[in-house]
Amino acid sequence: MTAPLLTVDHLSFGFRDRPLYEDLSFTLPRGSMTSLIGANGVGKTTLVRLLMGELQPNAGTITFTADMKLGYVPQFRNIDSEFPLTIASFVQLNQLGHGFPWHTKREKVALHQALAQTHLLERRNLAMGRASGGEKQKAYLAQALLTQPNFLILDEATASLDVNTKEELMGLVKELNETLGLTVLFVTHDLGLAKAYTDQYLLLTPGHYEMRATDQMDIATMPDELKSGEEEEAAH
Ligand SMILES: Nc1ncnc2c1ncn2[C@@H]1O[C@H](COP(=O)(O)OP(=O)(O)OP(=O)(O)O)[C@@H](O)[C@H]1O
Repeated sequence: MTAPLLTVDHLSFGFRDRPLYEDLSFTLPRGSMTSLIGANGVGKTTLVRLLMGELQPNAGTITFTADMKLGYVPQFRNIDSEFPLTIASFVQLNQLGHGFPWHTKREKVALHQALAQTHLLERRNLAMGRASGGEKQKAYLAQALLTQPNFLILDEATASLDVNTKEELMGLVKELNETLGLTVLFVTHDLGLAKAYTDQYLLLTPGHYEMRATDQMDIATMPDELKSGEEEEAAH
């Protein structure tokens, strides 16, 4: 058994008038891909916020290995078609050293690597506003990869994409998982993607949770609101 990158032990959390989890325990083995699934409002985003240290548990612990380095990939939102920055500039937007646009050699190498890893090198000079939904989402992924994380949280990152583009993005994430050994937590409503691309799933339902290998996932017995496989915020 691979040593866990993350251990959540007897976690309880709730907002003042709304308990969300009671005694939640699970691990993310190093190099594993895990789906976090559950209906709207069950507490997926809140769990991510707890993992990121934005919220503190009411009880229990969240422990990462000392070398954990997190990259966070949000769902891309509307980007105006006139948005002028190129994909390359967008990718390095948050991690610029001083003196933009005169990057250090190290920053240039890191950018090249992140663009190559997301298959965006040939598209790097395209304006973000003109990029496809898949390219925009890959640019967000490249932004997260720029700091060379070993743990990636994909927060509904496939939700704005059409079916083929979802598959393409998940194929790419799987490739990064296999080649770089990245540990991945994939927040989604899409059971099909969870089953096809991740090793284990954490299903949150009100007052309960289930952590299993995805080859044991029986979509027919999953909560009805998840079965449609539809995600919020359809294609832009
Ligand atoms: N800061 C807050 N204060 C009080 N209640 C909150 C706060 N943030 C979220 N909640 C409530 O906690 C519950 C869980 O919210 P959360 O956003 O974690 O759900 P979710 O599973 O991510 O939903 P979705 O799939 O719609 O994104 C919801 O009822 C939400 O209204």
